[in-house]
Formats: sequence, structure tokens, C-alpha cells
Amino acid sequence: MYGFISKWICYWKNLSFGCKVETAMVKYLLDERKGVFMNKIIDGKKISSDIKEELKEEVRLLKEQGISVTLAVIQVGSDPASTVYVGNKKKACEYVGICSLSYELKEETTQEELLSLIGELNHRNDVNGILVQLPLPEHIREDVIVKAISPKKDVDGFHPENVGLLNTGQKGFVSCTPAGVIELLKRSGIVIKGKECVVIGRSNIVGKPMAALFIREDGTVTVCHSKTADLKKVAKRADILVAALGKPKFINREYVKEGAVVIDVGIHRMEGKKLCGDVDFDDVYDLVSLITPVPGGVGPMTIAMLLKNCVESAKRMI
Ligand SMILES: Nc1nc(=O)c2c([nH]1)NC[C@@H]1CN(c3ccc(C(=O)N[C@@H](CCC(=O)O)C(=O)O)cc3)C=[N+]21
Repeated sequence: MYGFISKWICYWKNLSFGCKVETAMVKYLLDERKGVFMNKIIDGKKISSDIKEELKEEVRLLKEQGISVTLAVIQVGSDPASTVYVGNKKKACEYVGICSLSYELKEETTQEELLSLIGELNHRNDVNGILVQLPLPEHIREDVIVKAISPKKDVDGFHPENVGLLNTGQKGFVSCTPAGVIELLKRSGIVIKGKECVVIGRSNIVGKPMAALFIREDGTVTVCHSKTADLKKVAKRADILVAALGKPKFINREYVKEGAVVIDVGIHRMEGKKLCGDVDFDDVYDLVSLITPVPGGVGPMTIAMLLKNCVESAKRMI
């Protein structure tokens, strides 16, 4: 069957008169034709759905003990991207049996009003997690809001107390995207210990916690950013390269060592509504040993880790 598909693709390639039609899918099948059956794509959607199944069972067992898991999701304003992400989070909660309370506040909501809602949710025993969707409107200070959420309900892992716990190797909530990256790597059988891990991007919610997690996993870590001299040279050192710089398709083959594992944290909507990441997927595909796609890579894992943190919070509150 696969032989047939490969032949058909060769035929199609010949027809293209040398045009660059080697999309990822074509290369994927051609690898197999060489006798090396290798799917280089890390399927974040599949891995996240495995995690969701595990959590669903955990939530069911908690319910049997009379414990329900509840996440409060607050969105201020109606940024369309935020609405999509918040919607995905609520759907995922529902799927695993987590109750989600939704607070859709208008753009003009004051910082005081938001703080007062957070204060109320902090005190409610039936709420295990509080998520304030970022970015917030400009008149609200993100740092003030993040600090106001009880660290015990901070399922985003953004509160300075949780950041401190991570950096000192203690148990707290870890930012969902970097936690999702580690989970993806582990569940794909990739050993982190002793590897050269290069993180491009130094944000508080991805780059910095990503570096802390790689350190915790015994990786050798380099964090680079827009001011790094010779970014290509540094990135090429990576056995595991995490792109979290926020520039569409910026990472091409000049940044990637042959055989590297490439994790794409970026998410950008191009004209025509198609999504792409920080990595030029088609350009690097033949070089990498494994790569995450966008969509279907890190994004779904972020949500799975959020659910995991909610369940963890409920267990800690028992
Ligand atoms: N307090 C807070 N916590 C967050 O965790 C948080 C946030 N604010 N603000 C925005 C970012 C972004 N984020 C994503 C979550 C899921 C997908 C996701 O599901 N992505 C799908 C595609 C979704 C689509 O179709 O747009 C995928 O990559 O396959 C993406 C991005 C969480 N964030």
C-alpha cells in the first residue's frame, strides 16, 4: 500500500518538472520508501488527547470521592485570538469533566473590578484554578493581576511564588507551554539528560521557565534572544531547539543542526487564516530528526497541561 503511494508521489514529483513540491507529507512518505519508516512529526494533538484520557479517569475517580474540579476563566475584552483560545480551554475542560466558570468582562473593566473578582474567586472553596487570559487591555497592569491570584490556584504558573518554586526545584505550578514541551519530549522517547538544549526567546511565560525545566532535566541549556550575537551559530549547537521568539517562519535550515529535535512554540495567523509557527517547517524538515507542527504541536499540549494543573490543584486542596 505504502509502496503504491510512494510510486504515485514519485510520478507526481516527475510531473512537476522539478518544481519544489516536496511538502512535508511527500518527504514523510519518501523516507519510508528508502526503507526507513520514520514519521518525523511529533503529534501534539495525539499526545494531548492521551493526556486528556488519563485526566478524564482521574477526574472521575475524584468525583467518586465527592471532589469536583473547577476552573474559573476570565477574559477581559473580546480579542478574537483570545476568544478562540479561551473557547478551546473551556471545551477541553468539559471533555475531561472539569467544570469551567466563564467570566467575560467588557474591555472597559477597571483594574479594581478585576482584582475584586479575583479576590472573590481566591476565597471560594469550590474553585481550584483561576486563569486570567493574557494579554489584558493596556489600562490593566498584568503584573498586578498575576500577583493577585492565589499561588495555590495559579494554574498558569505565572505567580512569582510559583516561578520561584520552579527555579529552586520545588513543587509548584509550572507554566503550561514549557511544561507541555517537556511532556511532548518525554512521551516521544527523547532523552533530555546531557543534551544541548537551546531556547530562542526569553519571555517570562515560555523562554525562562523552559530553561529552568531543561536544567531540572539535566540538559545543558543556552537561552538566546534578539540581541544574541550570531544566533545561527548558537542555534546550530542544539540537539533540542525550542523556537519561542514570536517571528513567523524565522527559523530556517541555517539555524538547525542535522538530526536536531525542533520544537515550535510560535503561533501566527497568516493571511488566508492559515496558521504557522516560528519555524519554516518545510525548509528544515529534511534536516531534523523530529519536529512539532503548527497547528497540532505545542498548542494542544498547553491546554492539556492547564487541565493537569487544575486536577493537581484539586488534589492539593483536599
Ligand atoms: N493566562 C493565559 N494562559 C495561557 O496559557 C495563554 C494566555 N493567557 N494567552 C494566550 C496564550 C496562547 N495560548 C494557546 C493555547 C492553545 C493554543 C492551541 O490550541 N493551538 C492550536 C490551534 C488553535 C487555533 O486554531 O487557533 C494548535 O496549535 O494546534 C494556542 C495558544 C495560551 N495562552
